Amino acid sequence: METEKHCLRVVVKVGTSTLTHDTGRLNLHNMELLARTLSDLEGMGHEVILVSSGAIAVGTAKMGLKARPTELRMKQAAAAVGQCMMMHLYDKMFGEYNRVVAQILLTGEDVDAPVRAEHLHNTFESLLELGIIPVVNENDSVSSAEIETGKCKVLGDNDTLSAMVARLCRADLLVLLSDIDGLYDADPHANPSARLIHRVEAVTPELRAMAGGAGSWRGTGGMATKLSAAELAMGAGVDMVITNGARPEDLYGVVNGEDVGTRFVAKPPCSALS
Ligand SMILES: Nc1ncnc2c1ncn2[C@@H]1O[C@H](COP(=O)(O)OP(=O)(O)O)[C@@H](O)[C@H]1O
Ligand SMILES: N[C@@H](CCC(=O)OP(=O)(O)O)C(=O)O
Repeated sequence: METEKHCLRVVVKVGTSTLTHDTGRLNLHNMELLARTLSDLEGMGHEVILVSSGAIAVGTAKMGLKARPTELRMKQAAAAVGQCMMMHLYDKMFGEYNRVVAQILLTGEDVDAPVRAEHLHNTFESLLELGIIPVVNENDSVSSAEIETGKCKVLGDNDTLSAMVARLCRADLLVLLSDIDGLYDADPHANPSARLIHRVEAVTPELRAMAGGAGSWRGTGGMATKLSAAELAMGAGVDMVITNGARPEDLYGVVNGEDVGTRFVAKPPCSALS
């Protein structure tokens, strides 16, 4: 008899808008709550992988630049500075709960190249086996992935990267923590009467038309990149949930399958359809 699976392998992605204030400085409250909740989920037996943005915004502030750089090479420099600070803080905050973290920086090409993907997979497996929490970000300083969002060019987006990581690690669940409660039928910042969509079975053109760009100067990609991530995750058999990063404790409900945020339901494997 098959027993019910309670412990999940969960990839949690947190965006810059959750990790920083509008001033560009770190949101220590959100970061600490996140470290505490993820440490607790790991203590409950779940395997946790954190995909964290924030390096460029934090590096910009640390370098004393007045505004987020627009030039690619300066963004890459800011990412190099900010990533150090992010890992220093994560090491400290998770350390408070006796948890060990590990840094993994990668690009889309690393996940796509079979040999590098195998090495990455083995590294993730070894870390998780030891109860270590991998903290992933795009390797912005070497990445050539640039996407167009709105008027300006930005580096690759971590929404898609987190779905690639979830697929690579054969995760059960991907959670995107954003500055909003989930996917609405229109951008609530532009349309206050927009309604939250609780469950999505397929990413359709109609749904794509509802998804706009980033909600703040700190965000990247908005709901458009989150829907691309959802398509990738669902196709790989991974459920994806978008929920609000200001309430990391909602993750307890999310792993229990409760109705929190927007859940994108994974496609059943082909063999289950026949
Ligand atoms: N249909 C929609 N539903 C919800 N949010 C939307 C929608 N369309 C656009 N958005 C915008 O997406 C933003 C979240 O994405 P983003 O700014 O990239 O932040 P992050 O990557 O940090 O989560 C929201 O603040 C909102 O303004
Ligand atoms: N890799 C970049 C973030 C890219 C990204 O997708 O940002 P976000 O939309 O805040 O998740 C960084 O660390 O600043």
